[in-house]
Formats: sequence, C-alpha cells, structure tokens
Amino acid sequence: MTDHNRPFSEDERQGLYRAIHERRDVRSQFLPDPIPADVLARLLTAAHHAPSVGFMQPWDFIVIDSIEVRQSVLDIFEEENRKAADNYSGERNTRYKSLKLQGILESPINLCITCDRSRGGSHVLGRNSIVETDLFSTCLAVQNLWLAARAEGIGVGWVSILDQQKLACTLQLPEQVYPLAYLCLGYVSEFLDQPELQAKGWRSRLPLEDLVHGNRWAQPLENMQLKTALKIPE
Ligand SMILES: Cc1cc2c(cc1C)N(C[C@H](O)[C@H](O)[C@H](O)COP(=O)(O)O)c1[nH]c(=O)[nH]c(=O)c1N2
Repeated sequence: MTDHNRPFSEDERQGLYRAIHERRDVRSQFLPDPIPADVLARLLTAAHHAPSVGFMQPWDFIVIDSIEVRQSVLDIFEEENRKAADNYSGERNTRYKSLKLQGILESPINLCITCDRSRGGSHVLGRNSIVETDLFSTCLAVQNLWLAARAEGIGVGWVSILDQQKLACTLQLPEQVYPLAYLCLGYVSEFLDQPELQAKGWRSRLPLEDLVHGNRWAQPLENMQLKTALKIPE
C-alpha cells in the first residue's frame, strides 16, 4: 500500500471532523496579528486542491492588504447593507442593524476568490449541461480554505453584502472573472461554539432529521439503520 492510501488514523479522522464542526464564520473576533506568509501559503494551497469541473481550476486569489482597497470595499458594503436592512421591519429591523456582518478593516488580510468563467477554453469536460459548475467548483475552494484556516487557528468571514459590479470594478477584474467570495482572514480572540447568527437569536440550526428524505422530496425515510444512526424517532 502506498503511503497516500493508508487509512486515516482515529486522531486524523477526529481532526477533520473537529475542523468541520468548529469552523465558524468570523466577523467580531478578529485580532490584528499578521498571518505569516507560510501559513497563508498553506491555506491557498488547500484551496487550490479543491475539486473542480473538468479539472478547470477556475479560481484566482486576490490577496488584499491595502487599507485603501479595503476601505472602498467597506463603502460598498455599507451602501448594500443599508438596502438589506430595508427587507426587515420592526423588531427584526432593529435586530438586523445590531448584527456585525463584516470584519473588512479589523482583519489583517482580505482575500477575494474569483471564478474565471472562460478558463479552459470554450468547452470544459463536465460543464456542457450545467454551466454553473465552475461557480460550484470555486465554492469548494472556499470551503477547503475555510476548513484549513480553522485547523490553523485562523478565522474566516465571508462578506456577500456587496454589489458585485462595484467590487469587480474596485478589484479591476477582467470581464469574464466573477468575484465569487470576498473573505476576511485573521487570528481570533475566540471561535464561538455556535454560529454567531444563532447566538444572536437570528436563526437556529435546523434539525437534520427534518432534512433527510427517502427516495423523493418530503417522503419519510424508510431506511431503519440510517434512521437509528441519525436518531430519528419512530
Ligand atoms: C455564501 C455565503 C455568504 C455569506 C455567508 C456564508 C456563505 C456560505 N456568511 C456567513 C454565514 O452567516 C454563516 O456561515 C452562517 O451563519 C453559519 O455560521 P457558521 O459559518 O457555521 O459560523 C456571511 N456572514 C456575514 O456576516 N456577512 C455576510 O455577508 C455573509 N455572507
């Protein structure tokens, strides 16, 4: 058996699940400490090892440390966030406005992960029917980075309350390059033990048992072993 085929040890398996369960979206707990270049390189390498349709690797990574650029992005956020607040009224509006939804200036580095929709030429294997698969692939790069960051003790916050055209213009992206994820990265004072939106009473995690169906949408799950493993009551 070659080395990369050896089974995961119990500790390795637990480490992976720990990163999955303890990963958080961070916006309030950033510390200003810089991320060493070798650590950032590991995160980018993890992202670059994500699966991608036809091995398209449509991502680029724009590492943003300029305060001027970040301030421009924050201005875009503030404008969009004012509009977003208008979706809510009364108590919900007040609660929305109390939420902190970005850490653009507090984090030491911002990272925009983009998707080059033309990479790989006019036809990419596996992308003939579902053209959005390049975007899906780039999301997986984001998740790889997010999990690796957690294992490195680094928090990541995804900021999507942004006008994409203005963001693309600020970052001088070519026309075919889509700014898929704007991320804030940095060491943190703590990782919360639950999503911040849940801690602040905005929305809670749904029970998994309500989301697992059998064979067709909303059909009850008949697989007794899976039901037992998921602890779904009879
Ligand atoms: C595509 C996308 C876009 C956003 C987010 C996530 C994703 C996947 N999230 C983070 C989101 O609120 C968070 O993931 C959930 O609340 C669950 O919390 P944990 O990630 O488990 O801590 C997020 N958070 C935030 O403060 N501002 C934002 O604009 C966004 N946008």
